Amino acid sequence: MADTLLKVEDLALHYRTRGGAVRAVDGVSFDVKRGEALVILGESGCGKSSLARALMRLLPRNLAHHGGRVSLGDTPISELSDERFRREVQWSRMALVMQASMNALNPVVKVGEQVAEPLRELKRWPRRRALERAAEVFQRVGLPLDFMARYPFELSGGMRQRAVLAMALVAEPELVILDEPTSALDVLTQAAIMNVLKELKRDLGTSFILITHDVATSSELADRVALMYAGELVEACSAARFFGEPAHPYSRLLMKSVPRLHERERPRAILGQPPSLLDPPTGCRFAARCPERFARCGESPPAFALGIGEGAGESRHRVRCWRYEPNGGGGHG
Ligand SMILES: Nc1ncnc2c1ncn2[C@@H]1O[C@H](COP(=O)(O)OP(=O)(O)OP(=O)(O)O)[C@@H](O)[C@H]1O
Repeated sequence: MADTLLKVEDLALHYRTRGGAVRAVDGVSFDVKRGEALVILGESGCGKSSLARALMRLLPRNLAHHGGRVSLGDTPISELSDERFRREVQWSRMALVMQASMNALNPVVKVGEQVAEPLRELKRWPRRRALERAAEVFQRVGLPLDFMARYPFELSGGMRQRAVLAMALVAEPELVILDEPTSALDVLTQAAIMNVLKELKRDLGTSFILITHDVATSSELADRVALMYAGELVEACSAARFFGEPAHPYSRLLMKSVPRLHERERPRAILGQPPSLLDPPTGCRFAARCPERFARCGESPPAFALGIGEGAGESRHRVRCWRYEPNGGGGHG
């Protein structure tokens, strides 16, 4: 499809450890359209940061396996050599704001210089031109221009996070991946950063992948939601569908576990623990905790396409659950 910006098929990232391979990302497929915000939601340890690193090719030393096909626009980026990927894609077309990166700013370099740095490094822009562009991005993310001459320790946490965002945006990437961008901030600052992201999406048409464990944060920006569980995506659909009427039993339980104002029903915890990624079960990875499991769940389910509630055209609602097997015995059909 022409308006598809990112297409990811069968992405995998496994780590080598003494106990064996940790299958942190295990056969993940999804796409992102131009101008769209996809939220990747999942509890701690399910592989969200690993997914971001696999997309950005930020691979650790103890890599056991990195696989899958990824294209960005018309470019099959997974086929590029590491050198071409670094030169032509990483940070310039696809940028990542890493978890806690606001604490990783260089303490002895002025913030303006740091924001301008990607342009000087990647595009070889002269200093003055790069600083002019950095000033534009400062305004975009709501940083006062006189902060260009400050050092990171002279900025609050929220302002540092805006600076990190400015650094990701300065080379005008088509896609920005944000890994828990607001989880270290207080709620008012979180809301201010989410507003900046919404404005960027509206004004620049930037596509986002927002990675978070926080359902409330995710609902702010999401056009679509993909829910991750134990290294796999279990459901991907429009945000309206996910927050209103999710299909996968895990999605439904997750939504019931979120505390809400004005609701009598108390939030319910999901019993049990996710499986180890060292030796995940061969069948459905959620089965051990699933109140709806049946015999079929001993086999690994594929992602079934659901045709309901997504409007005309190709369905983009995928659910990895045997209950949705067409003509299957699971009941939801
Ligand atoms: N370099 C590594 N070597 C071995 N195991 C790793 C490595 N990095 C991550 N893991 C493991 O991979 C799994 C997924 O980790 P990851 O950080 O991607 O999850 P996450 O969903 O982002 O969690 P969180 O929200 O807590 O950061 C975890 O079990 C983690 O312990």
